[in-house]
Amino acid sequence: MLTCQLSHPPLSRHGCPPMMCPSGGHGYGCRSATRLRVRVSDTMATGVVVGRPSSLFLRPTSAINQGLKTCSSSFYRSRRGGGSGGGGSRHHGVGLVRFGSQSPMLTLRSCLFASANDDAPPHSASRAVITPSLFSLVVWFARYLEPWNVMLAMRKEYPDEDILKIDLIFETFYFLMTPDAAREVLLEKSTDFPLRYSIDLFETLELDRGIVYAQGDRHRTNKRACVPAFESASSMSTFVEAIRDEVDDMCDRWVAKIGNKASAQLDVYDEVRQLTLAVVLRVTFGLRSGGSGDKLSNEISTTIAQYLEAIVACANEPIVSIAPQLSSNYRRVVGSGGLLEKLRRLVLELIAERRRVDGVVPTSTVEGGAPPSGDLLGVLLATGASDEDILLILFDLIIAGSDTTASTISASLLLASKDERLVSRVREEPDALSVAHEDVRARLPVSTAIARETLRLYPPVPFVGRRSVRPSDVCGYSLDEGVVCCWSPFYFGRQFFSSSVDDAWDPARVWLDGGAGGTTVDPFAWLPFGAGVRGCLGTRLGLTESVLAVGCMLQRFDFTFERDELTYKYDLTLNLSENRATACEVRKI
Ligand code: HEM
Repeated sequence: MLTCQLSHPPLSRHGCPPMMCPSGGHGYGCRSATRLRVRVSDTMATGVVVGRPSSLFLRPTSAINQGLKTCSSSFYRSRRGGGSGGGGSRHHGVGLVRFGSQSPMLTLRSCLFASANDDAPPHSASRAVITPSLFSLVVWFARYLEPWNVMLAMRKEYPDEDILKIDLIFETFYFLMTPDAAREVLLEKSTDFPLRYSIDLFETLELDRGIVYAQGDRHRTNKRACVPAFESASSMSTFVEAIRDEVDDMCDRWVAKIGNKASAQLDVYDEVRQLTLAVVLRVTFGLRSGGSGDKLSNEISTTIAQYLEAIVACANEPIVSIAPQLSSNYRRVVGSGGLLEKLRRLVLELIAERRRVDGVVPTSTVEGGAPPSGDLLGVLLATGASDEDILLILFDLIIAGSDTTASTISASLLLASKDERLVSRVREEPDALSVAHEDVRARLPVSTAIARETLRLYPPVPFVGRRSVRPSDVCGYSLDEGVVCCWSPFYFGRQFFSSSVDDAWDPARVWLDGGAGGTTVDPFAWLPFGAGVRGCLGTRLGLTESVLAVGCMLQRFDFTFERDELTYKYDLTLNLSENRATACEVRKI
C-alpha cells in the first residue's frame, strides 16, 4: 500500500531528509525554496519536493494557509518539452504542483511517481542524442584520462546538450551533462533507473550483497532496515556523541605526541582514517577501539582496517578483474583463511554475543518501529534479519562510510590551513564539539562551508551510474531499457557554480557572504552524496562528522603541510595516501 505523509520540516530551514534531498539532507546543501516533507512509505522515497521549475514543486505557504485542505496538480511542460510554460531553456520535464481541489495524498503520489505513471504526459518531441565521434573520444580520453575530466572537455564542445551518448566497445553510456538531466534520472524518474551500475570487480570481491552494490529486493530490504537508524533525531545524537568522543581521543593522541616539544610530525590522512573507521565501527557494531575496547573489538577493528586496505589495493590492480586468483591482494581478501573469512568469523561471534547479552526480540516490521537508539547492530537484530544479512550490511557501511569521510576531512584540513583568514573565522565559531547536532549548520557556518567546498571540488565519489529497467524519457531524449546513465559530482561541482569552469577552492566566496552556493545554484549541481532512492545513506553522518572534525581540529591545532597542492588520485574513492600528500607538522594553539 502506498501512503504519503506531509509534515513541516523538523530540523532545519529546508528539513530535507537524505533520501531525496538533492544535497543529501539535513538541510546542509538544499538551496531550494522547499518547505514540505514527503514520505512515501512503501518505496523508501522519503524526501522533499524541490522548488525548481523542472521539478516537483509545492507551494508551502498556500498549503499551510489552506491547512493542507486541498490541492490539485498541474504539470507544466517546458519550452523544450513542447508544453505551456514552466521553466527557462534549461528547465523542463515534469512540473509543478499547485494546491487546489484534490487530496494532497493523491497529488503527491501522482507527482512522485509521475514517471512511472501511465497518466503522466509524455514528451511531445524526442530529441536526438548526440554521439561524439570515436576520434574525439580517443583524443579526450587520451588527454584527460578520467571520465569526469572528459565531461568538462565535452561540455565546451557541446554547451547545450543535456545528455551525450558515449559508445564504447563493451557498453554504451549516456553522460548526464546538466543538473536537470541528473534530477530526472535520480529523482523524478528514479523508478526507471533503480539499479546501480556496477563492475565485475565488485562481484568478485563479494561487495554486491549489502546495500551499495546490491540490486532489486535485496537492496530495498537492506536499505529500508537501516534508514531509521540514519534518519531519526535520536540516532543522530548518538552519532554525534560518537564523533565527539573519537575526535576528542584523536586530539588527545596528538597532544600526547607533541608532548613538551613545539610540534609533531604526522600524516593527517592516516590519522583521520583511524578516526572515521572508529566512528563507523562504533555507530554500526557498537565497537570501541583502543584502550576502552575489548579483545574482540580490537581484533575486528584491526582486521577491518586491513580488509579496507586490501580491497583498495585490489581496485588498483587490473589483473583482479581478469584473473583474480593471480593477485595476492585478492587472495588476501577472499582466499581460504583470508581477511573476509576471518572477519566473518569475528563478526558472527560478536553477533552471537550480542544476541545472548541483549536477548533481542525481533520486531515484525522495521519501518513502523520506534526510532532506534544505540548502534545499528542493535537495530538490525531487532528486525529479525539473519546473521549473514546483518554482517553484509555492516561490512558495506564500513566500506562506504570510512574512507569517503576521511578524505573529505583531510582534504579540507590541508586546503583550509593555507588560508589564515578562513582559519581565524573557524576559531571565532563556537567550540565545534559542544554544538548540538541540530545546530551544526547554523552555529558552524564556516566549518560547514569548508566541508561543502571540498565536497564540491574533490568529491570522494567522482562518478556514478544508474541502469534503467524500462524505456524512459529524459529531458526529451528517448532512452532504451537497460541503458546506463552516468553523472559526476566532480564535473557538476566545477561546471555549474559560475559562468566558467571553476576549480578555485574558496568556501567563503562560494558558500558564505552571499556566495552562489548558498542561494542561486541548482541544488543538483552539488551532488557529492547523490540523490534519490539510491542516494547516500550516510549523508548526515558523513557531513556532520566532516564539519565537526574539521572545525575542532582547526580550533585546536595549527597545521603546516609539506605540500602546497592537494595531490590525489581516485581509486575506489578519493585517495590522498600517495607521496605523503598529507604529511604535516602539527602544533597546539
Ligand atoms: C563524506 C562522506 C560521504 C560521501 C561523499 C558519500 C558519497 C556517496 C555517494 C556519491 C553515493 C552514491 C549515491 C547515489 O548513487 O546517488 C553513496 C552511497 C552510499 N553511501 Fe555514502 N558517502 C559518504 C559517507 C557515507 C557514510 C558515513 C555511510 C554510512 C556509514 C555511507 C553509506 C552509503 C551507502 C549505504 C550508500 C549506498 C546507497 C544505495 O545504494 O542505496 N556513506 N555515498
